[in-house]
Amino acid sequence: MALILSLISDHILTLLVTTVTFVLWWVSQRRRKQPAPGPWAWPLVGHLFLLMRGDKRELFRKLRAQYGDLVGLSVGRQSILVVSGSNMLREVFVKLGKHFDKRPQVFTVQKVGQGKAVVNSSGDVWKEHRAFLLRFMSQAGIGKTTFEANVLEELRPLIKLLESTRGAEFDPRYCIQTAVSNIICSISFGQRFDHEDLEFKELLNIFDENMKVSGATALVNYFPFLEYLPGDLFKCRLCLDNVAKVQRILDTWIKRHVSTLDASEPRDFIDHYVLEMREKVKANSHTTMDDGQLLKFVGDLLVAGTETSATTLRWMLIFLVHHEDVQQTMYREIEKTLDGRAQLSILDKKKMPYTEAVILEGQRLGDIAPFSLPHATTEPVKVGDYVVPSGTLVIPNLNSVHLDPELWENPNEFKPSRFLNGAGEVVRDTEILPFFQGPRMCPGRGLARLELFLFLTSIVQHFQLLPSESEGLPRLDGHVGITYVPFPHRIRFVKRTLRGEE
Ligand code: HEM
Repeated sequence: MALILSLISDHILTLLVTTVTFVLWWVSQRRRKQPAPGPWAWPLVGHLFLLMRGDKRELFRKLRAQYGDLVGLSVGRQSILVVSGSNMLREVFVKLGKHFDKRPQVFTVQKVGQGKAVVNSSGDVWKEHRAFLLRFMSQAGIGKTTFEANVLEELRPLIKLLESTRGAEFDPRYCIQTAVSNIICSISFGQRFDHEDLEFKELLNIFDENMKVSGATALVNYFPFLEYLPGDLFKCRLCLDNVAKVQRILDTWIKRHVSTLDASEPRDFIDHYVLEMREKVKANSHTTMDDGQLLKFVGDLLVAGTETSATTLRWMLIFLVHHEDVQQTMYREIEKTLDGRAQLSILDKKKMPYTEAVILEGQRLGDIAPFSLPHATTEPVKVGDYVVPSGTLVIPNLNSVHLDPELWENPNEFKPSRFLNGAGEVVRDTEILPFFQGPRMCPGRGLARLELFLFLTSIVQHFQLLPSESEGLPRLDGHVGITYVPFPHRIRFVKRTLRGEE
């Protein structure tokens, strides 16, 4: 007996550590509900180290090759499902779409996005706000020919500004962002801002900063306690302070705008929202619309409608700088279609298959939302042989479609001709998913297509895009956050001699 007691006391520490580790491991295994096959997970932290390592596009590519189109992961108590490949993405987000149309209850959605309006909401709030947005956009003709004049109004100052660079190397990031966000501002509250407006510049810088720190704050989605650690290591305070700053600016603008509202003549998005909300409240009908939702809604439109279109355009310009031959072919098609006119219209697009192929290829290779936005389940859902548990965070791996070597020969090459058949007609345009698909498909895609066509064709019509003399060709890789963004770069916009000026 004495011998046994002495043995136990000698190894008490080892025993204690082993027992605690085992209990923690067992508890974490019990809590972790892995929704599909995946790699081995560490106790407690699960696949945290795997997800923190390097480029997730590469990681998901490897995991797909090993485990298939559904890969199950976990971090802490959060189960994660990565969905890859065209067929599986369609199965999950279109056929089973209504089971996968929620947003997860995590820091970036609930605290940064406040779970409000349309981008970060779920259930009744999302349904009512998404329906309102679609109705408003359709009634206002946004994305259609009638809206073209609003886009052209932003194009003119942009072209002027590019002309003023006189072919010197120039980073077009800020002026493109200003032009596309001005379109959203005119939709939201009928106002546009000068490219030098300081308050507007501040707003765009804040959006940029929050996009940049999104990688760090994403960890808090899995370990909520990290938000409360001292030192703001995970940039949660910075992110939330930025949201508060944006809301203070927008709140002033919205209040000023509503004070001039004339119910008989609604001017824009805000006016329509306020009138519908007042009507519903007056009629005592159930509604989730209120001032707080409106504030977030306007912010949602600004972020969702600026960063995406601007980043896509920036990638397209980079690809064109790398491919002088593509620029030339596109320019010839533009000149032929213009046939002496000064400005193209969206109606010309169907006569311009090469330009359309350039845009499609730019969207495919630019792949600006490689993982779309996170989705979630709120009940167990059967997908093929697996049951995806309730509360799973679901990642649509759009990169698996856009850069799939099985679908696209040499997928990393910029080759617009892959979207054209032997007769020069556009093909395979439905095989890319830049705007996602299913119930959460981007509601701004009509506007985005209008912007991409008019901005890109106007820039190529007026300028030859050349690399910077000091830095050479812009880099073809970028930074992966919520969106995939080019590294800072400079381009020379050398004015073409237009007909009549020769
Ligand atoms: C090239 C430009 C654009 C691209 C590539 C793009 C792409 C996307 C993607 C991938 C989603 C996420 C779908 C999901 O998984 O939930 C999305 C959502 C959204 N987009 Fe766009 N978008 C673009 C332009 C715009 C514009 C101009 C607007 C402005 C009206 C807009 C408004 C929205 C909104 C409000 C959502 C949230 C929809 C919801 O949650 O129901 N987008 N977009």
